[in-house]
Amino acid sequence: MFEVSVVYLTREVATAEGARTEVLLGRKRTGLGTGRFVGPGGKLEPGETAVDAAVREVREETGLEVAAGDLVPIAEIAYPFVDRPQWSQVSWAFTASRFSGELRESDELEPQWFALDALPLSRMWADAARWLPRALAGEYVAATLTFGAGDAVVAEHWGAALRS
Ligand SMILES: COc1nc(N)nc2c1ncn2[C@H]1C[C@H](O)[C@@H](COP(=O)(O)OP(=O)(O)OP(=O)(O)O)O1
Repeated sequence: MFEVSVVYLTREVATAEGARTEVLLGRKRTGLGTGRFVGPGGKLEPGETAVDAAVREVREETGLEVAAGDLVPIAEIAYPFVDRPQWSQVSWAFTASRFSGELRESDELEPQWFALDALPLSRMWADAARWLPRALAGEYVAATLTFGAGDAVVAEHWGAALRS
């Protein structure tokens, strides 16, 4: 299994109805999951920690800078793909509300802010609906979510992420 880090940046926005929290996602332009909305992220490079990769991927994919110390772990999830083992991965998810820089598009991602209570879950990976809202609400999530032949999650195990 390869390892990935994925980051869900948040911001507070004033609206006529009051303050609301928004989450930065982006439509993926290349690679695994093209066309889906994902948090900025990607594979750990040799020698990198999950935090190192999170900082680097946010910079590369969005132009934003997040400090390692501002990243808050929110989930560790193993994704075995039963029919496509080369896609199997362990994902380290983080959130951060402090970051700097100018948001920009990249070759990999078209970034877009979404209200926390209106995440585009049907246009994300199928696992997102099972854990992301809870994790962004403050619950640390550890799980193994197994993908079957299609895009569906066919088994779930809650607890420490199981690696194969
Ligand atoms: C709910 O969100 C996600 N669920 C699942 N199952 N997988 C996700 C989610 N968000 C991101 N991912 C996966 C999809 C990919 O396997 C990685 C990101 O990989 P990417 O190909 O972008 O990796 P990079 O290192 O940036 O790219 P290259 O090495 O191909 O240049 O995360």
